[in-house]
Amino acid sequence: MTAPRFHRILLKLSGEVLMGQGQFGIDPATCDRVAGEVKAAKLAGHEICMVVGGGNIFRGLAGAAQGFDRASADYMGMLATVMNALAMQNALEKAGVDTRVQSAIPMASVCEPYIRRRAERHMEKGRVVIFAAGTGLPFFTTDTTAALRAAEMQCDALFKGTSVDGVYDADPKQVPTAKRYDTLGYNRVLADNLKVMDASAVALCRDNDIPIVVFNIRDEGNLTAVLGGHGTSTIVQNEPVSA
Ligand SMILES: Nc1ncnc2c1ncn2[C@@H]1O[C@H](COP(=O)(O)OP(=O)(O)OP(=O)(O)O)[C@@H](O)[C@H]1O
Ligand SMILES: O=c1ccn([C@@H]2O[C@H](COP(=O)(O)O)[C@@H](O)[C@H]2O)c(=O)[nH]1
Repeated sequence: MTAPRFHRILLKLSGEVLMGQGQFGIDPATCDRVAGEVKAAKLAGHEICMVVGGGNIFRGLAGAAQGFDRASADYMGMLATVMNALAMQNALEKAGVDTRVQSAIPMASVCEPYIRRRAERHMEKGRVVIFAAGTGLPFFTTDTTAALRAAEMQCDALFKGTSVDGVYDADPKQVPTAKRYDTLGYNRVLADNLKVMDASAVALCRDNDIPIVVFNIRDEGNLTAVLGGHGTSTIVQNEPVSA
C-alpha cells in the first residue's frame, strides 16, 4: 500500500456547512456526519487538526455593514467559531475520536488556550486538535487562521471543506458558466483575484509551500474520496518550473 500524499492535514471546515439544510446555526446531524468522515480519515492513518469558520452564526464584515464597530464585530465572529468548535468536539467525541479545542482567545473554563507545542503533543498522541477563535485578532478570517495553523503544525496540506467543489475562473454561484480548475498555481488565484479564499491565506500557503485542496464537504463521503486522491477538488500549489 502506498503512503497517502498528505499525511498530516489541516481541515478548514466552513461554518456555513454546519447549518446543514438550515439558514442559520448548527445542525447536529451535519456535525455528526462530518465527525464520521474525520474519524474515517483518522482510521486511514491521517493526522488531523481543524479550524472551523463562523459564517453560520456571525461574520464581522456583515456586522460592520449593520453598524457594529468592525473590531467588535470581528470579536463576535471569533466567539462564533468557538461555538462551532465545541459542537464539532462534541460530535467527534460521540464518534469516539479523542479531541482537544484550543482557543486563540483564552477562555480557561471552556477550552485550552492555543499553545503550539501543546497542540503538537496532542497530535502526536493521535488527538484531533480544533483551533478556535481564529487568530485571536480582528480583521482576519478563519481561512488565514487555517493557513497559519497549517504552517505552525507543519501540515502537508490545507483541505478547505466548503460549499463549492473547487476553484473556478469566476464565482460559480454568480456565473453558472464558470469553469473549474483541477489544479492551479497560487499566483493565478492571486492575480485573477479568485475569491474562494482570502489573498492573505493563499499567500501564506504559497510562501510555506502548503498545497490547498478546495472541495465540497456538503457531499457525503467527499472528504474520504478527496483524501484518497479521487473525488472532485481543486489543488492550489506551486506550479512546476518549466525547463
Ligand atoms: N473563483 C471562485 N471559485 C470558487 N468559489 C468562489 C470563487 N469566487 C468566489 N467563490 C465563493 O467562495 C465561497 C467559499 O468561500 P467562503 O470564504 O465564502 O466560505 P467558507 O470559508 O467556506 O465559509 P465560512 O465563512 O462559513 O467559514 C463559495 O461559496 C463561492 O461562492
Ligand atoms: O482571525 C480571525 C478569524 C475570524 N474573525 C472573525 O470571525 C468571523 C467568522 O470567521 P469566517 O472566516 O468568516 O468564517 C469573521 O467574519 C471575522 O469577523 C476574525 O476577526 N479574526
